[in-house]
Amino acid sequence: SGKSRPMRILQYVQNTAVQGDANSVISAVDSYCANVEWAMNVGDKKGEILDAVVLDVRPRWVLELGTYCGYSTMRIARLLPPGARLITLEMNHHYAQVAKQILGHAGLDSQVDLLVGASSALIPQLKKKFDMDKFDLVFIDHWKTSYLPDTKLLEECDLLASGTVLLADNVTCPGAPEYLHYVRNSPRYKSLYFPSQLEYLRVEDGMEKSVFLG
Ligand SMILES: CCCNc1ncnc2c1ncn2[C@@H]1O[C@H](/C=C/CNC(=O)c2cc(-c3ccc(F)cc3)cc(O)c2O)[C@@H](O)[C@H]1O
Ligand SMILES: [Mg+2]
Repeated sequence: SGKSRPMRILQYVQNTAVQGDANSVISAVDSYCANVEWAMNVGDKKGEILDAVVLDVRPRWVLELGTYCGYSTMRIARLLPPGARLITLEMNHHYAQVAKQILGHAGLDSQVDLLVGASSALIPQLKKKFDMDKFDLVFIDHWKTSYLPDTKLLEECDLLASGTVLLADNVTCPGAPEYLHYVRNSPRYKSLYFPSQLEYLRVEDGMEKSVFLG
């Protein structure tokens, strides 16, 4: 049942996870996607790298590119210090609707602003819309060919400060070669690769952590 994979994930969460308990919602998504049907969540293995980066940065302002079902949105939001905000961008209305409900089930919607639209259109509006200046952390997990153009757009919109951390999923599988070349060769970034595995599979993947140097 459930017309789409995100809808089936939502139904499983609603039927099995404890309302208001973000960790039980995260575990429910992971067990569904590991045992019933694969989905492109960052997953539990790479999720631990994401958690460690969030705890290290202690960000006040976080941007996520590509919400999908809200799995990484939850992983980030549950670790934010009080008063911090996570803005997540999702161009697909159906996915955004599902993510909103999953975030609601986890009791995390107060820390999260989910905007429906294309990153290229939304990024230039963020400073004004949220009366903010720079992001402390950006999690990049949308279409892999959009990683580089959106990173350049963030630079152009003056949304990166010296010290801002970019964390990019899937730099090995499916891969983001142009993005990797840019952050690893630009003098404006200090980049580091975190080897891991593709979500729910024994396939190599990894995340790239790149610090903007200003
Ligand atoms: C204008 C386009 C760029 N701007 C955008 N602005 C806002 N939202 C955007 C978006 N692009 C894509 N999105 C959304 O992000 C999500 C897209 C994520 C793309 N992710 C992947 O393709 C992916 C794919 C795999 C994968 C790995 C191996 C394999 F065999 C098959 C798939 C694994 C992953 O972890 C992935 O993240 C969707 O919800 C989409 O609607
Ligand atoms: Mg991904």
